[in-house]
Amino acid sequence: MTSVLESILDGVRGDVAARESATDLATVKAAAAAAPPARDAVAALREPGIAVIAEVKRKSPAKGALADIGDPASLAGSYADGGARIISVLTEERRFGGSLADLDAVRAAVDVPVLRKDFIVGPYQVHEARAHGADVVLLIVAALEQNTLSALLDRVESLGMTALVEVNNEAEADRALQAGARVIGVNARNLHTLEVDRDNFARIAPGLPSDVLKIAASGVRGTADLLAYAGAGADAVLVGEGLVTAKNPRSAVSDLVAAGSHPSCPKPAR
Ligand SMILES: O=P(O)(O)OC[C@@H](O)[C@@H](O)c1c[nH]c2ccccc12
Repeated sequence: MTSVLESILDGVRGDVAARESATDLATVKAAAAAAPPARDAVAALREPGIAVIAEVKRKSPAKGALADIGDPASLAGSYADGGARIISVLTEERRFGGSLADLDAVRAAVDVPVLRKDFIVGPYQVHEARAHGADVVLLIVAALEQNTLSALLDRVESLGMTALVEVNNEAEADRALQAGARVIGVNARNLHTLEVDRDNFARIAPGLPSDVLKIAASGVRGTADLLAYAGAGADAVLVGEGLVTAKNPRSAVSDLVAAGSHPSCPKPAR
């Protein structure tokens, strides 16, 4: 049976091919080279307290429609006002309802680093991310052969951006480290089955070197989950659904930020 991830990747490959036939790689490379320099997301993640990465997410294969986000720029502005250290923007269209237009709108609205959250399959999307102002690019280990993962990570860094390398188990974490990842996200959600296991982070994080920044992604419902992840060694949490469905996204972010910088919050182990 085709896994959810494989069917998403099939669609993404088709969409990338269509964009590339409209705008060739050389043109996108030139636009990326002309963009203002990328912001330093690693420095942002190293500031004191647990960092909150707040996501602009309309829908997902796991949950269907989450939020009717009419104005992604204003949502991102609320996140930044609430103290989000990085804004994540889903740009995958078919399954997540995102777009590069969302990335443009968010980039124009905030000063903090912006993450392009998509299913990156080749260099075209990396240059595209930079051309649209992204500072961080997600690379999903489960979606990439090892050589491609290494090459894309080098490509992201050569454009001055940060790669957030996502893993779901120990074997993938080893592959991320082998490729040279310095920022690793542990996704509680398995992208083949969509099952969420919040204990995944605590299983994997202790095996990662202390100088690697560790992000716990998915399934954060509130401050209790943030504190549990902090206790297991997280430098940051990445939150989508919990924020897009909040009545007041700004205060939802600031509650998380406050919990993550309170003296009683476990400190990141670095
Ligand atoms: O909405 P949640 O459960 O807070 O999850 C956010 C984020 O972790 C999730 O959107 C995500 C994690 N890894 C991904 C890879 C692709 C698309 C989406 C994701």
